[in-house]
Amino acid sequence: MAEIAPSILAADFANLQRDIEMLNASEADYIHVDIMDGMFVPNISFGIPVCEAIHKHARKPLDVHLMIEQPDRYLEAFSKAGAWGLTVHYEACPHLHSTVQHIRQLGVQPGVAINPHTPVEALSEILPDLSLVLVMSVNPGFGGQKFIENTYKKVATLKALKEKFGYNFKIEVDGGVNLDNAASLIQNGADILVAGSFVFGSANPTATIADLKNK
Ligand SMILES: O=C(CO)[C@@H](O)[C@H](O)COP(=O)(O)O
Ligand SMILES: [Co+2]
Repeated sequence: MAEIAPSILAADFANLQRDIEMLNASEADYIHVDIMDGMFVPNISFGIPVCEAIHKHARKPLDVHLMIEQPDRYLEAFSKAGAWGLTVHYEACPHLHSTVQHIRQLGVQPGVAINPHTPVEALSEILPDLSLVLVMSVNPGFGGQKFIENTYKKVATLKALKEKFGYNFKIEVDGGVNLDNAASLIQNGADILVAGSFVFGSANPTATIADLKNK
C-alpha cells in the first residue's frame, strides 16, 4: 500500500474549493501542488497566492513540486503559503545542498525531483539529507502524459540505496500513474504515488483515490 498525492493541477480551477473538499474527505494522504514557471518547463500553472488559497481549505499536507528556475528565490514564500514539503528539481539547482538546507531551516520537508533522463546516481551525495525523492515518470510540464517504463528501474535502485545505507527519504513517483502501473511501482519501492488526470478525469475521483490506495 502506498500513500496517494492527487495533483491539483488536474482539478477544475473554477471549482478549486469544491475539489479540495473532495480531497479532504477522501483517502488522499497529501495534496500535490505543481508550480510551473514557463522557463524550467514550457507551461505556466499558478503561483504563491493560489498555493495560499489551497492551504486555507486543505486538511491534508501540501506536497509542493517546484518546476521553476532558481527556486531559492521563492522557498520562503512557499513555506509561508503553507507548504508541508518543498521539492526542487536537481536540474534547476547548481547549489543543491545549500537549497536543501534552506528548505529544512524553514521547517519544511525537503525533496528533490529528477527528470526522466537524470540517473538516480546523480543524487548519491544528497540522499542522506532528503525527506523525499521524486522520480518524474513523464517529462515535467504537463498532466495527462504517458508513463515512462524506465521509472520502475529507477525506483528499485533508490529502494536498494535506502536499504543499503538506512536512508529515511520517501520515494514518490509523478506522471502518468494509474491502476495499470501502481502495483508494480509499489512492488519496486514507491512510497507515494502522484496522480492527476487519472483521479480528476475519472467518474468518481474519491473511489479512484481509494482504488489506488488499496493497491
Ligand atoms: O508534475 C507533474 C507534471 O509536470 C505532475 O504532478 C502532473 O500533474 C501529474 O499529472 P498526471 O500525469 O497524473 O496527469
Ligand atoms: Co508534480
